[in-house]
Formats: sequence, C-alpha cells, structure tokens
Amino acid sequence: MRSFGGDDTIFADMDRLNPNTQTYQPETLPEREAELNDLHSTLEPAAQGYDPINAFVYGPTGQGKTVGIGLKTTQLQQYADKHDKDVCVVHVRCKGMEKSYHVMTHLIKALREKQYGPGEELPSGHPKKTLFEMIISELEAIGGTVIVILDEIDAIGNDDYVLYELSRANPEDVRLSLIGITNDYRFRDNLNADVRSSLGEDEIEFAPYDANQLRNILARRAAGGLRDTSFSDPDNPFETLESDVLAEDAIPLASAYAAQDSGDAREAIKLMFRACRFADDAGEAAVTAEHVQEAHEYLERAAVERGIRSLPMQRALALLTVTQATITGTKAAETKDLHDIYEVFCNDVDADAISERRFRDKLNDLADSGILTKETRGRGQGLGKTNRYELDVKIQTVLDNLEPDSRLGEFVEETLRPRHK
Ligand SMILES: Nc1ncnc2c1ncn2[C@@H]1O[C@H](COP(=O)(O)OP(=O)(O)OP(=O)(O)O)[C@@H](O)[C@H]1O
Repeated sequence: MRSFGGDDTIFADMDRLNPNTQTYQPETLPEREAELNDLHSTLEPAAQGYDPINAFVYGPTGQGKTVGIGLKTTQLQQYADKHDKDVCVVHVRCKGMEKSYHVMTHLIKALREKQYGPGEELPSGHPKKTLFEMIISELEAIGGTVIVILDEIDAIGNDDYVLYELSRANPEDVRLSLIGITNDYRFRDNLNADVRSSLGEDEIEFAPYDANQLRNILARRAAGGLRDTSFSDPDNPFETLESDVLAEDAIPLASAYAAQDSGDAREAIKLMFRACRFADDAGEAAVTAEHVQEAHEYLERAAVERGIRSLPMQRALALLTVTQATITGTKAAETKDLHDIYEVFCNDVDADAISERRFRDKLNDLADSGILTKETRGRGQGLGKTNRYELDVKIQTVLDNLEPDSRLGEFVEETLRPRHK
C-alpha cells in the first residue's frame, strides 16, 4: 500500500494546478490585459469618489471573468482603504439560483456579512418587495460607494425583478454600482430594455483563449505547481519553461485540446492536472503527452457519463432505441425504425410518445452531445434524405449510467441488459 506524504511526488503545490480550488488565485492575468484595463476604467470613478459605473461582463465559461474582476476589485479595495475612501465590494455567486428571490436573499446575507462578519443566516419567509427594502436598508447602513457583483447572473433566466429594481434603486447616501457577469449572451439580449441599458453602461467581453494563450497559462500554473519547473521570461512563460518533470510536448497537447473545445482555461488546467495526477499515481518521473492523452480520454468519458446520467426522459428513451438497435445488430438505424422501437418502449414504461419529428430532434441533441453519431444519406433519386444514428459510446456505458432506481433504470435492467451479452 502506498503511504501518504511520500517525497517521490512530481508536485510542488497541487493547488496551483487545481482549477477549482479557491486557495490559489493567479496574481496576474497577462492574457487579459485589455479586459483588465476596461475594468479599470469602469471602476476608476468609484475609486475617485464619483458616481460609479454599471457594467456587464460577458464571455464563455473559464475565461478568467471571475478571477479578473476579483483582481481588479481587490486592487480597488486596497486603494480605497489606503486613501480612506468608503468603498465596499460585495460578490454574490448566483449559480444554481433560479429566481431573483434567491439572489436577493444571498445579497442581503452578503451585505450583512460585510458589516458583521461571516455566519449571517439567509433571510426566509419574506415577500419579494420586503426583501428588496431589506437590501436598500443594508446598502444604506453600509453607505459610501457599494459595488455589487452578481456573478453568473444568467441563472435567474427571465425572472429579472432583482436587476430591474436594483438598476432603478436610489438608496440614500449610497453610490451604487452593479456589475453583472454572464456566460450566456442571450441573457443580456432578452433583458428588459431599461435594465439592459442601465446595466450595460459599460460592456466588457472576454473572448475565448487561443492555444498560444493557453500554453502560457499552463506554463505559469505548472511553474508553481510542479517540482523543478520554472520559466525565465514572464512575457514568454511557455517558450522559456524548463522542467525536469514535464515533457516538452505535454503542455502543447493539453492546450490544443482545450483550444479546439472552447478555449476554456478551466478545462485546460483540469486536463493538465489530471495528466499530472496520472503520472504521479503511476510513480513516473515525468508528465508526457501520453498522460495528457489518457487524461483527455478519461475526462471525455466522464463528461459523457455525466451527460447520460442527467438525460431527461424523452432523450433517454431516444438513446435506448439506438442502444436496442445496436444490441440486435442493426448498424446505423434510420429515424423511422428507431421511432417504431420508441413507441413500443413508451408503452412499456408508460410514457407519452412524441411525434417522429420531435423524436428526431432528441436524437440530434444526443448527436450534438457526442453520445450518438449521425449520418445523413440520400434515399435515392427524388426520395429525399434520411438520418441514421449509431452509438458513439459503448453499450455498457449507456446501460450502466441510467439511474438504476428510476422507471427507465428498471426497464433497462429487465429488458435491455439481459439481451446484451
Ligand atoms: N489568464 C489566466 N491565467 C491563469 N489562470 C487562469 C487564467 N484565466 C482563467 N484562469 C483560471 O481558470 C479557472 C476559471 O477562471 P474563472 O472562474 O475566472 O472563469 P470565468 O470566465 O469566470 O468562468 P465561469 O463563467 O465558468 O464562471 C480558474 O481556476 C482561474 O484561476
């Protein structure tokens, strides 16, 4: 059995390579210099005691929006403290909050914690209007300039009450600034026009990182995270990286994968971290491109399995029809034949059957998520086209990942699994 705390590890500081930890936050973001300058300009009036500016920050996931705003607001707070200016920054993560109601309760908690320290309870049992009045009174109790950051605000969907009210609010002796962060471009477009124009005084976009930028990001994270790894030129971390425990082609491969997916730094770091853990667990002396390859396959598989586990009923049924066709030896089954199987399955599990056209949409969604592959073929002259679908995952993966105690899970256990030998 391996013992903990051995000194044969390739890691120097695991937190540096863990994209989810709050313990390590990068201190510089050279790839985001332009966006940080824009943020600086948004925050400058607040620093000078003038009316602060509202802003919308948007861009896909993992682009350094949260960490970038964190860096600039910390800098602003330090400046304000040093120069005796009344500035308070409140950050609310709205992920998972589906309603303005939840955002308001969390905002009240955060505003109270700014005044009384951690441990405040979430208010409960109040109507929306009362919650909003509570927000105003907490803002007035704090006074001065208050910058409220609502991170992943798109979580509230169409329920934009909190934004509507906050963007019109006029608390006494408070200069209020709202910064909304979102990775859903449609969210901003769908907002009430008044809210959109008030919140979007400044708009700052974080575009996806390219492979070159990801290489430098990974090189900087690897430099503190791995043993005997450092770079000599901060302007060219990847080019000047020297390491005894990292093969030259590992970072380029991880960056290429992440760039081709979505340019997401979180994904790139996650991939590199997994590759390093594979190498370390195997007791190997260096992380190589093979470890990155292995980590990529592992994470892809895990993502597909998560995707299957969270499929809604109709999409899961659509997936089961292709699984059934594969088990019985039909390769690349046509929509119509799959829909016939689907109707039988619906009957078996007591679900309402949807039309063939809507069923085809479900199959296409599965193909978009990488669970199926789709091929469009002509049926012959003048006969139009047909789609054929195949599993892009193993039969076993489908069978193992449908919730065992759900209606579909029981059906899988009784009907499909016995047929799959
Ligand atoms: N330029 C960078 N250098 C080093 N690390 C970075 C950089 N950009 C992002 N990261 C890291 O990537 C991860 C994701 O960053 P962050 O949470 O700021 O992204 P985001 O754009 O706010 O994403 P989301 O919309 O999903 O919240 C974090 O671990 C962060 O430290």
